[in-house]
Amino acid sequence: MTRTSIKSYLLENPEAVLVLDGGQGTELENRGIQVANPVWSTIPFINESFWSDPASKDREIVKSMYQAFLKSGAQVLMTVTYQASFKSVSENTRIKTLPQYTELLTKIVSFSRECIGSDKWLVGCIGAWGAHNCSEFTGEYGPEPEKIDFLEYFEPQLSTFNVSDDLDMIGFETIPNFHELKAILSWDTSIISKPFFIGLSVHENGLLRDGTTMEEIGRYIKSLGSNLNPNFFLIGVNCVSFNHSSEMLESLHRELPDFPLIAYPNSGEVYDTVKKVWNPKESHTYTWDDIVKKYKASGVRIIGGCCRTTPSDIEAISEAVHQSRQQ
Ligand SMILES: C[S+](C)CC[C@H](N)C(=O)O
Ligand SMILES: N[C@@H](CCS)C(=O)O
Ligand SMILES: [Zn+2]
Repeated sequence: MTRTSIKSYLLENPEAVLVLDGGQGTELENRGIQVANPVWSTIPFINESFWSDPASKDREIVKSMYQAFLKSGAQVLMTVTYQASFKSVSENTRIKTLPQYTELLTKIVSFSRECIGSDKWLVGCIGAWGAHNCSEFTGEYGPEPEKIDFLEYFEPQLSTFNVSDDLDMIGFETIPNFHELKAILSWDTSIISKPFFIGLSVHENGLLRDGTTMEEIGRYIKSLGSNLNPNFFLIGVNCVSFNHSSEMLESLHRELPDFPLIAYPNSGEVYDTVKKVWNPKESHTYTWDDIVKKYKASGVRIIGGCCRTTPSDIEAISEAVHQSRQQ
């Protein structure tokens, strides 16, 4: 079946809010896969047995994760490729060459499509440059972040996703650094040829992890005017504190009132990048119902969960989205 373009759907149905899936890496961990490794949640796909062994346990686990998110009401699902840049994969796994890498990503994308069926939207997920060295929650990109060749880093993953008919959209996740954001926004349709979104990594104080304000980001996007890649159609936050997320979106919405937003916060636990564990911070001040109402008031059009959110969170989001539609 042919799916409607997700961009056209959202633009033609200004009241519609879509439900995204939850924290895949941590959900795989809940289901028995050890994700604490340099390619994070992509690890199960690296073993040849995932593809060759009909009884592969990891394959059943990944499938069961997708089934659980679908059952909870997710309409938009992501590939499990957050830390699958060519750099991370080639430096840390048996996959060393570009053709092997492209083959791996292509297999992951078509496997994900098989898992979710032809009627749901699939996002090719690309983690921040900082994901490869765990700086996505600090935004500390060294003394000369403006000199980082972001295009070289992202290009192999982007060019594979650009040509995949199984993917509806590309998602840059957990972007913590303004130089990185500016680099992504400088790329035209020859570099990003599918609709895409950018999920920012924002501190609970409301600043991008590197200290940039949401106002600066909004002003920068407005200043690009017609130079913006027309495929860029959603901005928002991901893997940010559940309790503080609605204020970040309010700030973005104030600056970019006509720009559709996306939000998928984490559970509010804080990631320890050394021990690779999640530490409790504070319990939820709000329910998903409260959060969904706040998000909707700020123009959020895709809502889901990031790390440590589970299928039951997605079920709560889905109920809240559908209830508020009826009011
Ligand atoms: C918590 S997930 C988003 C991955 C975090 C970090 N890049 C790591 O590999 O541990
Ligand atoms: N989609 C990624 C986000 C990590 S912040 C994951 O679930 O692993
Ligand atoms: Zn996350």
